[in-house]
Amino acid sequence: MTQASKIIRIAAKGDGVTANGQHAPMAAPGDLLLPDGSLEHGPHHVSPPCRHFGTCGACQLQHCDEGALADFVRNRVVYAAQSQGMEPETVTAPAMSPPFSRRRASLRAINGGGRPLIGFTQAGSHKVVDMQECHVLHPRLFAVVNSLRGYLGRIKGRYAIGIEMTLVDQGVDLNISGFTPEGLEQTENLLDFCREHGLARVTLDHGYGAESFWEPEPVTITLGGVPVAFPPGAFLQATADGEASLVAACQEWLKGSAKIADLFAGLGTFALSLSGVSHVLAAEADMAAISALRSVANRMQQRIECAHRDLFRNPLRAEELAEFDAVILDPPRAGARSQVEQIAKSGIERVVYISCNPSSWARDAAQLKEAGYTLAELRPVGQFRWSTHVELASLFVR
Ligand SMILES: C[S@@+](CC[C@H](N)C(=O)[O-])C[C@H]1O[C@@H](n2cnc3c(N)ncnc32)[C@H](O)[C@@H]1O
Repeated sequence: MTQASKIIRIAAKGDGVTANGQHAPMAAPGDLLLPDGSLEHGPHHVSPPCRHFGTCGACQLQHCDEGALADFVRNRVVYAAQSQGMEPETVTAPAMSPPFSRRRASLRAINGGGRPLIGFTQAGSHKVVDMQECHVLHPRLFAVVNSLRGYLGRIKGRYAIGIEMTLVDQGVDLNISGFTPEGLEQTENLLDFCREHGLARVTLDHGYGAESFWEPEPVTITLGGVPVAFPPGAFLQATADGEASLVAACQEWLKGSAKIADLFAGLGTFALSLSGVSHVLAAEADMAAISALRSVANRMQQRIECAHRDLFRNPLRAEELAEFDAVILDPPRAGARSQVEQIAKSGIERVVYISCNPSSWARDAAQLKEAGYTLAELRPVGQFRWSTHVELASLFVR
């Protein structure tokens, strides 16, 4: 390379890319990649707010300003559609979650030379970044990280602990794996810790599923205005405003649909927001999640029918789908190849596909296109701020 080249976009893995396809790590659109490989920062390059940026695996894009971040999220989903020859009729501006709004996180804690290290891991490694600050976590979660450091500081010996944190209706819920308090003193210390910090729940997972250690009152998460029992480790959208954007898309697109199938329904994020006006079938493979939804639906007399069903092996068949006006699907990262095959064969008119993985979504969307669906609207959702993960809501019609 003899001339400087401008970075024109951010690639899926977070590198900056020039017009002639050169990649540069930590580059923002508008930066110049100089012949010696160094970068001259442009107008969209900002100073990363967090001291851990560069080592912590949670954020890859803190060097990009708000406009560049929103473009990244938008482009990821639009390029995924275009890769299958689809031009969405409408693409809305990305809904970007603000800093300090993440309500779920998986952290690790280890004893690093006599003191506890606790935080996210480094990218592609098990090394723990000892989190002194975090600009994505909700402050209530971050406060517990600090307190945990104090508690773990009193524990001698080696440990490597997984900590799943969720902000639920009652406060902070911790699901801890790889740790058992030993003896009366450690048990009492952990109980004191839970009490002192007003934790909503602590479950301990010794490899046989989560056991409740502390839960002064039953833990719930409110979805569609209804508190639902929250099983340890159940799925929850990463931010409350990300969830609100996805719910708004479903409500808007499915207004007037009398009967809706909500597939990969989890605890009922969409089902509970739609059941006021529509009949909903919620299908989900996680027994604890669908049982929690069933029990709240029965108690609150919501118009929701619940099915415990593995939709990979046993997708809702085209004949079963025929009785619905619309379908929502929100599968895990792998996508929903066999379920989409059945949707493509059915006569269903409206399909809302929510996805956290534009690649598997694009593969499945190609099947819908083949079956005669058009992509009417695409809504990028940036609920994994500063990371390379993006969420999307899409409406297909036929
Ligand atoms: C991305 S989450 C969406 C959950 C829900 N729609 C929400 O927004 O809260 C994907 C859901 O698919 C469920 N799931 C994973 N594999 C499944 C399968 N083979 N069949 C049915 N559900 C599955 C997970 O348990 C999880 O609840």
